[in-house]
This record gives sequence, C-alpha cells and structure tokens, in this order.
Amino acid sequence: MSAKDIPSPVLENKDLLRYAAFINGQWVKEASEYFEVTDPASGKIIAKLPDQSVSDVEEAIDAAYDAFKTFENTTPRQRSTWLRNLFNLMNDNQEDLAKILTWENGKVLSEARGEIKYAASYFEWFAEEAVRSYGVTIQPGNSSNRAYTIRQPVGVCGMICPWNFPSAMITRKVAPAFAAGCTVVLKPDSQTPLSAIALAYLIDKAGFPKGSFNLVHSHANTPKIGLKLCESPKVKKITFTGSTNVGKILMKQSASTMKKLSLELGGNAPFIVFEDADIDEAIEQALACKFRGLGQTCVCANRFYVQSSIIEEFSEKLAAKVKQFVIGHGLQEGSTHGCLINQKAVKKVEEHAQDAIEKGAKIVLKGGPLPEIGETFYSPTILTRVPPSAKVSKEETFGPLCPIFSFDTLEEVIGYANDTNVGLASYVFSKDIDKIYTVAEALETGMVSCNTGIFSDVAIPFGGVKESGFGREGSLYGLEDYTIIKTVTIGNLPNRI
Ligand SMILES: NC(=O)c1ccc[n+]([C@@H]2O[C@H](COP(=O)([O-])OP(=O)(O)OC[C@H]3O[C@@H](n4cnc5c(N)ncnc54)[C@H](O)[C@@H]3O)[C@@H](O)[C@H]2O)c1
Ligand SMILES: O=CCCC(=O)O
Repeated sequence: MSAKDIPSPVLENKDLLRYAAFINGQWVKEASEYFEVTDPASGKIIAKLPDQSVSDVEEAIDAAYDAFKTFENTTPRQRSTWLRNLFNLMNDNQEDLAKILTWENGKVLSEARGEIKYAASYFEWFAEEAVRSYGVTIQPGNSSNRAYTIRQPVGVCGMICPWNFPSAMITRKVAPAFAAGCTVVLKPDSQTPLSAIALAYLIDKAGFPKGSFNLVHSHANTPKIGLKLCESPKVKKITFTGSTNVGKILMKQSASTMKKLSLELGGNAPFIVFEDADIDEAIEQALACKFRGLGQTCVCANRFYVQSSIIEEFSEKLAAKVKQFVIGHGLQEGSTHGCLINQKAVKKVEEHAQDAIEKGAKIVLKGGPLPEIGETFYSPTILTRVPPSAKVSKEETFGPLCPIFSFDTLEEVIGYANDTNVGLASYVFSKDIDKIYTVAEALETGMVSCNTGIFSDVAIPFGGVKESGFGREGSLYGLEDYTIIKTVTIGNLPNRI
C-alpha cells in the first residue's frame, strides 16, 4: 500500500499538537519566516512552524537566565516532584506521543511506543537522582585548613537534538538538567519538532516554573542560532546529540566562552561474531540491533565481522529473517519497519552498497528503494565478503545496509574494529568468557555490548570516545554533567585539643 493512503493520526489529547515555540511560559507563533514539517513516509506536509531569528533565541536565553536565579534555589525534593509529575504525564499520554513521533519520524508505532517509555524513564530516574547529589570532605596539607566540595547547577543549558529519537534524545538531557537545577533552551531538529512541542506542553503541565524550559525552532536559521547559543555568555553549557561534523563546529564556537560541553556524536559500531557464539541468538540480536529505526540509531551495528568458518551460515540465516520484514508506513497495522528520514538518507545507503559491490562484495540479499510505497522506503541489502577498503568500513551508513566482513583471528578483528576515528558502541558474541573480557577491554568504544544487541537503558552510562564525543548521559554519572564542583576551604582553624 502507498504510504500516501494512510490517514493522519487521531489524538485523544489534541493539546499536545501545537504549531509554536515556547518561550518564557508563552506559546509563540509569530515569526517573519516559517518552515514546513513533512511526514517522511507519505511526503505530506503536517505542520508549519516559525523559523526563529537570533533575537527570538536571545529572548529565550534571557528567560532561561532570569528563571535560573530562582530555579537553582528550588529544593531537590521540589524538582524531583516536578520530574515525577512529568514522568506520569508522559505515561498518561503515551499512545498520543507515540503517534506524533511515528508521524514525524517514520519509525513504526511499536518502536515509537518503546521510545516514549524509554524517554519517560529519564524523568523517573532523575526524579530519584535529583535528591542524591553529593560532595566530599577533604583534609588539605595545611593542618589548620579543612575543605569540602559542593555540586552546583551549571546554569542555562543550550540543547541541540537530532531527529532519530525525537523524544528520548531530548528527555535524556532535560531530565538531568532539571534535576541539577539548570534551566533550558532547546532546539530540536526541524524534521521532528512535534515531539518536542508535546514535551514542552507536558513540562508546563508538570509545574516547572515559567522560563525554566524554552523551546525554539529553526530550519534555515539553524547555524546562526547554534552560534548564538554557543557564544552567549549567559549560556553556560552546550549539550548536543548529532553528527560528528556539527559537534566539531559547536565545540569550536563554544571556545570563545569556555562552555562546559557534552557531545554525543556519530558511531561506526562493529558487531563481532566468533565461531563459538550461539549463531541463531547472534542473528536475533543482530536483527534487533541493526534494524532499530531501520538502521538509523547511533548505536546500530554498521559493520558485521563474522569469523570466516561461519560467515556463509550467518549471512544466509540473516537474509532469511530479513526477507520476512513488512516495510510500510509506521502507522499502518502490520508494518514491522518504517521508512528513512529523507531522500538524502536513501542515497547514502545506495552509495555505500554500490561502493562495496564495486569493490568486490558479494550480494546475499538485494534490497533497494521501494517507490511503490514512498520515496523514503528502502528494503535492506545484505552483502558478504566485503573488502576492508569499502567506504562502509570507515563511515556510518545510518540505514538498512548489512555489510559482512570476514576475519580469522581475535587480534585481526580487534584491529579492524578499532580502525575508525569514532568509538561509540560495539558488540561481541562468543560463549568464551575469556574472549569476551579480552575483546571488551580492547575495543575503543564508550560502550561494549556482549551477547546482546540491545543495551540502551537509563541505568547505564551512555556516551562515546574518540570522535564520538564525550560526556555520559543517564546512569549515576548523568547528573554530574549538569553540575560544577565547587571547593570550599575553611582556614585558620584552631588546632585539635
Ligand atoms: N551519540 C549519540 O548519542 C547519538 C544519538 C543520536 C544520533 N547521533 C548521531 O547523529 C547523526 C544523525 O543525525 P543528523 O545527521 O541529522 O545530525 P546533525 O548533526 O545534522 O543534526 C543534529 C542537530 O544539529 C542541528 N544542526 C545542524 N547544523 C547545525 C549548526 N551548524 N549549528 C547548530 N545546530 C546544527 C540540526 O538542526 C539538529 O537539530 C548520526 O551521526 C548519529 O550517529 C548520535
Ligand atoms: O541514536 C542514538 C541513541 C540510541 C539509544 O539511546 O539507544
């Protein structure tokens, strides 16, 4: 069925859909320019939003700056209560939030429901962490001095988020910021701003004070707005999730004001399968890992390294499973997989597949565009015996291409896996615990997932190394990224009696 035949979603809570920015507690529709948001599956226009100017963003920064003066002094327990309210509100509106997410992003509804649960879990977690911020006491060298540390909120946080998780990539930043006592100016991706708008509405309902959360939109004006957030002395931290290229631009721009930075950037995850692994289980996990969001997650396997003795069995069994996918509009009942975000993404998958084939890769499953469903639909391609010179060994495809490379020894595969400038996630499958430990410790990635293809969870520290960025989101470390450590020394104390 053509994706164009699928009707727009019907929401129970129509208040979640608005066509505005949210600045200093007010919905702002007016602007001199507007941009359109499309359903990536059908190509239909679903919203028109203000493309905000630098002066609009200045207004949002001022609001967040003024609100910080009182927000930083709210008690952790009060902030925890607001965060808990927000968690409950997300759960109460779960189905509507999932429909909005599918509509603007293209992932299937079942996955969107999963994302909303995952996104909400950050508010629950940080409602609990808000009341658990600790310092330490220190005995300095001078025996008449005593020192201790306190953690204080950084201040106004500028947040820039991507389209691939239009809800979870936002909550993962907003929840710890609020828990720490920081205020926020958020800019979501212009392809998926509706989930951010729904969140802004719920944040307001949850009781957070006026000005503590501000949402701005931009499309053509994005670079100027990014620059403003980076250069404003009132903004104390930039937290960004997106491509490594844009991360580098933001880091350079932030140098003038020495901002605290968290950068969650691109990956190129290796998925290593040793011959002693449970092959059927590795295939199930590969399917879950590789095809979440149709290959558009930063932790998706980008390169499969399969020991040469099992490469034919692995690739054929994988292809048999992939053939069972039902690709269609995310809101269409029965679709197991949705579409890519835009036509540029389709082109990139095509380009990587073509390059690998030209360099000698063997086709196991021939995928390709599915124009009968829509311009952004693409059925998965599986290639085996891919040569190391293929582009995909170095670059993230961000789509449904499974390139399978062969290897013989542990040392060889560690070399291949680490031969990339980025290091976000990696996967290893083996029943040999010694091998698991050795490989996990040798891989140059922020996260290693052993014998499972899905590891994301609010409780684990999420983040990369190398050019995948720095900072950790979620977990016991998530709050730290939104605080500064202040050391207090008390001197000239009397000697002990
Ligand atoms: N490490 C992680 O946690 C993580 C999570 C999700 C996505 N990603 C990465 O994000 C990438 C996919 O997203 P993308 O390609 O759309 O990313 P992108 O960098 O193009 O866009 C991300 C955000 O940055 C904004 N942006 C673009 N140019 C900007 C500029 N000059 N100044 C300020 N903001 C700017 C966009 O509008 C969007 O909001 C992939 O590389 C993926 O791996 C990483
Ligand atoms: O795309 C990046 C985030 C994916 C995740 O949190 O699992």
